[in-house]
Amino acid sequence: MHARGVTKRFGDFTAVDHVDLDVPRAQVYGFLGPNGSGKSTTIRMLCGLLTPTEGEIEVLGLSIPREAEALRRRIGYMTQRFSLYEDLTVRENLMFLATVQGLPRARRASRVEELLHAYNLEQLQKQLAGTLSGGQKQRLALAGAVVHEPQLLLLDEPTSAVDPESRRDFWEKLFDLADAGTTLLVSTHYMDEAERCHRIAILDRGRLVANGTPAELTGQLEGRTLGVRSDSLRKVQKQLHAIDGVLSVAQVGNELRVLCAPGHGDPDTVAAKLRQEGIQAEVAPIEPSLEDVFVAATRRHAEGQA
Ligand SMILES: Nc1ncnc2c1ncn2[C@@H]1O[C@H](COP(=O)(O)OP(=O)(O)OP(=O)(O)O)[C@@H](O)[C@H]1O
Repeated sequence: MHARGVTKRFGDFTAVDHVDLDVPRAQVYGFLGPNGSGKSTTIRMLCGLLTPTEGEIEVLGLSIPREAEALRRRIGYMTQRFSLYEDLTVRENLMFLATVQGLPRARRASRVEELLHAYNLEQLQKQLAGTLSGGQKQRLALAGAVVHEPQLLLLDEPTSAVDPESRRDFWEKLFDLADAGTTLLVSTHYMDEAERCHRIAILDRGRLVANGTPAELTGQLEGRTLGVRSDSLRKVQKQLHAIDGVLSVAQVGNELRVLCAPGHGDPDTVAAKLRQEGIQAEVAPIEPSLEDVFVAATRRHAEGQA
């Protein structure tokens, strides 16, 4: 999947601003960004549901939106709303989707059996979809999104409504699909999920502000993250915010995680500045995390330094 200069304007408002994206086959590509940064709008343009104001999109060799109809048979799309037919049973939902997706009549029943088995829905097949738990609905929605064995799966915050164990099981299924050759683009707000992706892209106010493997992106912050320990963390936190070059401070257990602007991550300098304010604190370098990447990417843009 390739996108070049993709832009979407709603009246005067630019929701997606000249985004370039290349998603390689059989990989899990994570899509991150604050609320309203344009993730859903981008995903909807990539699957041909929304026409870009500007830009070029090519998905599985098809030009979008011109060839969106041909693409529809080759992609799956799932959102956090799980679009299920609540008054149909689990099996009926899958049979219906198999029919809508144009599976040959002879193949429908066997494909539904495969899915009931693969997504652990056999025991639930006669239950109405509306009565399922959040995690069960999610499994059914994923089974429904892949009923026609799509080559590309677009998932828009598919795990926001479920518990941690269901999220973990769901990600196992995503990797099974990627192993079988499916390409996946997944938007998420969870950093642990982003960490699992082969590559991630971060959007902020419609612009692509970071793009790479999790290791590449955290590597770029080497030398800019510090851990601070002290007896009075809340007081230290206030002082840290006042130090030039400190971008963010977050308390994690007994420690403060500090993210600094480029050239400002020297622990001795920060410790000396705290001492000037009468604060004794241990300051040491720590490994950057994807959360730091997220904060650095979205802050820098907000401050116009991008
Ligand atoms: N049809 C529309 N008309 C006008 N504005 C829209 C429309 N669709 C989206 N927007 C605006 O575009 C911006 C981006 O929205 P989008 O839903 O793509 O963000 P998002 O990154 O998916 O957010 P979230 O994480 O909250 O789901 C928002 O400010 C939204 O209000």
